[in-house]
Amino acid sequence: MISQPSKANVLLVGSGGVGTMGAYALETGGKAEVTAVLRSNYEAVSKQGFSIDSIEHGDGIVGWKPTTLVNRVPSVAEEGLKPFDFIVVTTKNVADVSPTVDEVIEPAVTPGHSVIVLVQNGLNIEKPVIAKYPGNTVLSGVSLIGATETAWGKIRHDDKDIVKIGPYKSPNVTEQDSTAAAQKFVEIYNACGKVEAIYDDNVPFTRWRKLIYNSSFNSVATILRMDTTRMRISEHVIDNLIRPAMLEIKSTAKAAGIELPDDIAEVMIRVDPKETYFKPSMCQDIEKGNYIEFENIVGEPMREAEKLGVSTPVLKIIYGILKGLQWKTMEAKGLVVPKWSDDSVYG
Ligand SMILES: NC(=O)C1=CN([C@@H]2O[C@H](COP(=O)(O)OP(=O)(O)OC[C@H]3O[C@@H](n4cnc5c(N)ncnc54)[C@H](OP(=O)(O)O)[C@@H]3O)[C@@H](O)[C@H]2O)C=CC1
Ligand SMILES: CC(C)(CO)C(=O)C(=O)O
Repeated sequence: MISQPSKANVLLVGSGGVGTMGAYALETGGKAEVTAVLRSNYEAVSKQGFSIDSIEHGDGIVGWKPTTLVNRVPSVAEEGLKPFDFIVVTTKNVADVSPTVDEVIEPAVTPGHSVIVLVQNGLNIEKPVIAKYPGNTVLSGVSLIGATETAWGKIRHDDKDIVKIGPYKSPNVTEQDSTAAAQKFVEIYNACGKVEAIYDDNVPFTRWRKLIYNSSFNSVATILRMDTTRMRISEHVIDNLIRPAMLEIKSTAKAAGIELPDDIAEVMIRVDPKETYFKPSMCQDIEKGNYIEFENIVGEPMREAEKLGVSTPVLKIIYGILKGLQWKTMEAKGLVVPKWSDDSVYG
């Protein structure tokens, strides 16, 4: 008998739009076995599995489950589990609210073994993970998918699953090892033959390019509760907010050594199909009462700009408003209390 090569042991943390479609691609490709960590959708999915309508895998998939479903991040040491080869993080990355990504995954990380794959929006999301797990390979993933969980366990996947995966420099991991890990992950993700995982040898370029869209459209949509079609029809939202924010990101990227194409802002302004009336993910989050990923999407590029001496007046105002909105969500969730303290500056 010919022995089958063993499947990669994958832990996926956060099974919403991006995560569920990632788990589906990995499992159906047959080169990975996925343990998915679910939270609010755990009960619904345990009972009925996921229902998926997908432009790539087909409509009407019902009752689908990955190999293992759990409702909290497992502790490899305490539960005597086989180490996870890959820990794929597809939660929203909310850097200003604990537990943060590096804290969430802690029980599952086997030092020096588990490759941590962050498939999330934003800049510098890799840094706190590398600081906490300096001996583990960290891969940076930028997803271009359109995938939404419309009700617990129901996924609408309506834009192609294209994900760029590349190594992120880490002091105690050789370039050779992190390149090999990224190539391996791309291989197991592509094995289903329906999606496009791309090995990314220029992660900073990919992240800054994506920020052109996310820092501007996601943020302004969140503040105005407005889709990108309406912004374009209004014209003034593009002229006064979106384009200036995009150009500030472009200048900051340039100062950081990343040359984006001259027409990048004009291309990104028009990138959504005209009739989609699309609300980017951060806007969807605030409308659901969820925390927003503004620190990595606006805060980090703004801080990079400050370090590099680039002026970003529009991003600063956007950041201030988003931080105020996050404070209101924190209050609604009981994380901050509107009470004076002895050291309040403005009392
Ligand atoms: N959706 C898209 O089309 C795109 C998304 N992205 C990016 O991809 C990332 C994932 O986005 P998306 O899939 O839309 O997000 P979703 O909000 O759809 O899913 C995130 C999932 O993570 C879960 N989660 C959060 N924290 C934990 C935790 N501590 N333990 C277990 N589960 C947890 C959430 O559970 P709960 O419901 O309980 O909060 C939710 O199920 C984000 O960074 C986003 O910006 C990038 C491109 C496109
Ligand atoms: C625009 C999109 C869907 C790009 O994939 C995105 O990144 C978001 O909504 O946050």
